[in-house]
Amino acid sequence: MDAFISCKRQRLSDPTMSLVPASSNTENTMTELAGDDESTDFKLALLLSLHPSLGEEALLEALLASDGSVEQASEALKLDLRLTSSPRKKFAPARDGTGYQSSLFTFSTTKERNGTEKRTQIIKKRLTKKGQTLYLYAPADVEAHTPCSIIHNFLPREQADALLLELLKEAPTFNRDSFKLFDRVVTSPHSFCFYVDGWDEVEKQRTEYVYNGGAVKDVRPSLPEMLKASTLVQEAVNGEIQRRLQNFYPNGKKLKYQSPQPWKPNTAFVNCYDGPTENVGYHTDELTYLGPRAVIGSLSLGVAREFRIRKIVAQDDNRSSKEEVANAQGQISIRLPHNSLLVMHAEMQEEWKHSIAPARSIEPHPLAKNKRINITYRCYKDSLHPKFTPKCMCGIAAALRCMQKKKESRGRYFWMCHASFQPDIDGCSFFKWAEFDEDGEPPWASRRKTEATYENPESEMKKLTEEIIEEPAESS
Ligand SMILES: O=C(O)CCC(=O)C(=O)O
Ligand SMILES: [Fe+2]
Repeated sequence: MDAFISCKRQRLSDPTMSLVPASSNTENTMTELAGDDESTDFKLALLLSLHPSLGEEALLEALLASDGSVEQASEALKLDLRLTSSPRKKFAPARDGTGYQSSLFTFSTTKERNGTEKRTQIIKKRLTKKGQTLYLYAPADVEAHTPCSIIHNFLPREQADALLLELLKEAPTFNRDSFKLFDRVVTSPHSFCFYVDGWDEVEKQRTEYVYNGGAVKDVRPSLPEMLKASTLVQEAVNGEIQRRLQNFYPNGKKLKYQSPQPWKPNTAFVNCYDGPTENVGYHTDELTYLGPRAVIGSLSLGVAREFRIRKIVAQDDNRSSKEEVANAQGQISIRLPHNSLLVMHAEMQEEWKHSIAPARSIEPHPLAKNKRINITYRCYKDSLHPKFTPKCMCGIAAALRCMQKKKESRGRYFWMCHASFQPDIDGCSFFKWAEFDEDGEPPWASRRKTEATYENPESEMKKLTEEIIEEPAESS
């Protein structure tokens, strides 16, 4: 056990790590060491060393019921031992009615040559199953099993509270979306508002952009705390993209169509879920202005809720059995506590659907009461401005979609009319395959670059030379 704790972990460079003192302080030292972003197995190992008489299952359940806090889990276990003679008593699910993470791994204890014991994570025990939800909390598990990564306690506490208060003030003026679904006009079961960075952009959004075949009436300039947070979100998301590239993508290479440019948010959808029943159903996010393989940074504030995701499996997927296909579509739930940043990576929108599930009950937040506020920071591409994209027969800039279900066309992008989503318009049958280069740019983006160079090659050359000269020399 000690061998496991003292094994080298990069972030735990504190010298106390290799010599966990056997004093009355041991527990505090150890629970402090278990930061929120430590993996479940590491936290489990700490708990096991604090409660050696308890079984792994009981420890894991306590940890998950305590939202990943080793300290709380340890307290709960002590209390539980006092109350019951059975140390394996099951912990109840979280009080707010959301589930908690089930065991993903089993462990083996092997002896090293020098006689010390080494605890290794060996088997990935549970994958998704039809009709069952796999609950995840620990960041290490989220990134290993989903196309997302999560950072808990993302903003400094005061900054998170200030941002929450800023948006709680605005939330009563948010709107509900109305759209047509199978000839019925439906209203979204939560409210939201769209923010862009600056008044110029507000004006452009109101007059030039098209959503579901119409204009968005309520567009607002991003608020001061939103902009402040946006800088931190940008930095963190770029860091997460790089980590994902290195740790999860084959040969550390970006996906086809994924942008190689740094991610820079310039718009934000802010959602408000007032009470446990408000939700958003399974969907993929609109790619029209984000382009293929979009990355989204999603900041959660206030009441903790469940973010559910489900893989989209091709209709004619040739897995060996129907059951296997159904299992692959099984749902995963990621708990989103106050002040957590979820990054939806480049594989998310094309291959997975996501939702915020209605909750059976919620734990009120001291500032937000029953509300959850969510900000999804997004990066709109200049090259996908509606003045460049194809227009449908109704004369409206078309929407970009990705084929998801049919195996032969899966992953191909196309432009289509989206006017029919408007309550009073029927729309047309416009359809056109969309083309993008390796970096997700449409053909007109490179044409525009060459034309500009061609129009005034000398001035373009001059600009380029100036840029190169202005680059500071690398210090050695
Ligand atoms: O509230 C959330 O976490 C998700 C919101 C969402 O999916 C969206 O704005 O598209
Ligand atoms: Fe979404």
